[in-house]
Amino acid sequence: MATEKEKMIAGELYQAFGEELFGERQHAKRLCRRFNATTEEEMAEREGILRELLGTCGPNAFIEPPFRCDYGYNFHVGRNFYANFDLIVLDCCEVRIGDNCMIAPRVSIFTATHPLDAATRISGLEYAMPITIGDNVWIGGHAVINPGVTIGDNVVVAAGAVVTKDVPANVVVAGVPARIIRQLDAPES
Ligand SMILES: CC(=O)SCCNC(=O)CCNC(=O)[C@H](O)C(C)(C)COP(=O)(O)OP(=O)(O)OC[C@H]1O[C@@H](n2cnc3c(N)ncnc32)[C@H](O)[C@@H]1OP(=O)(O)O
Repeated sequence: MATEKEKMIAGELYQAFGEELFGERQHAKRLCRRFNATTEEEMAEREGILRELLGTCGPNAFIEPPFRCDYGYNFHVGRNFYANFDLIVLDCCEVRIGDNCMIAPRVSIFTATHPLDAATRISGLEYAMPITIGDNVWIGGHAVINPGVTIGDNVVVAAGAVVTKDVPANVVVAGVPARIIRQLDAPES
């Protein structure tokens, strides 16, 4: 029989407060707290904690504290990743971010969700859906990326957008819910 963790990662309904998942969240919180307490003089320690916490941390990845995540091991970032202050990643399912992506302050990336049916929700069952973000994506301040969304290469997500559906490559999206407001030229390879 699948464990609650296996169900969580598979996107099935699961109970989040069993011993294994609770312990893993405690571990991630400890690492986030240590990361967020580092100073500008402790860049090597900061990088070391990030490499311990994240599933994948590409070369030249930088996250400004404070940063918070649920598990860390489901969060994968490519090379030249930059995230400004107050990034929150609820990585119950995988979050995969490509190369050369930039994230502005106070962005939220949520794979976690809860059943709409109240009886199921209060039973404690929840589920998650993976998020994939391509290469060269810029996400503006206070944007929210909802569960299950895939964002294509070179996309710009405007400040304050709530991305509820997949976004094709080479567009600017804005608003709540996010809609395409501009087409961008694909960069020359
Ligand atoms: C690591 C870091 O990133 S730190 C930097 C933090 N900075 C930010 O987060 C800023 C993010 N930037 C934005 O949101 C910008 O508005 C951009 C990049 C999406 C768009 O910039 P521009 O292309 O210059 O858009 P412009 O200002 O010409 O506006 C075009 C239209 O989109 C609308 N628009 C622009 N931004 C937004 C927004 N965030 N939400 C909704 N609509 C918007 C404008 O009102 C305008 O509408 P109109 O044509 O009806 O007048």
